[in-house]
Amino acid sequence: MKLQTALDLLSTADALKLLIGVAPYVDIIEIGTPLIKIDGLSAVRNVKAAHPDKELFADLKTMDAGELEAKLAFEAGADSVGILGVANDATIAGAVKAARAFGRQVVVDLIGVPAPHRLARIREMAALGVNRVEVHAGLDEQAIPGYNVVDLLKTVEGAELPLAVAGGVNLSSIGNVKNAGASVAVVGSGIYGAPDPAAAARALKEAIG
Ligand SMILES: O=C([C@H](O)CO)[C@H](O)[C@H](O)COP(=O)(O)O
Repeated sequence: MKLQTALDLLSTADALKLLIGVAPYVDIIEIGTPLIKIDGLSAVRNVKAAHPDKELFADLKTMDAGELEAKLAFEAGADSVGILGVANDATIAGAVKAARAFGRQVVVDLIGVPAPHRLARIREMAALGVNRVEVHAGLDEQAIPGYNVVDLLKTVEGAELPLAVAGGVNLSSIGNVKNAGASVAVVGSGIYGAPDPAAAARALKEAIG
């Protein structure tokens, strides 16, 4: 299982600073949606230039214009882009078309897809040529009392595509994510919000072996 650090930070400078200690322990660097909204695709360009050996995921959360948005991110250096699973199939197909043209990947984020519909939506994503799906409880959903990663994982048991898991994953829940057979554990606040982000990343990497 790969470890992905989600950089939901407010400047590229902060992201580059954090990565000095964190990058050695992670497989995938995610440029978070807030950072893309603040700094645009220059965040993708600058982080890729500093870490060319790492897979770079641009969390675009694209809802429309899939081919165009994916193409722009690939031109900036992204290896994979995040497209919303609630978008129209045509948007997802457009992103897949761009990914094939560049030899890159599309990750479909299932945020907002109701739990009972997730497995069927994953099957549709497989048919459209998507590379990976991400089951995702966003920051607002995580704040609802009673939320936990184990319940989130149950909603995608038997998924037919490689799975990324995001939603407050931390040292106490990353074992559940691995045992569920996930391909990627996405960790945002569990790394950037830790008192020592590099130590947190190292502990997470050691926990998954
Ligand atoms: O995608 C994310 C969220 O929607 C804000 O952009 C986060 O990167 C993702 O949830 C991972 O962060 P944590 O939940 O804090 O681990």
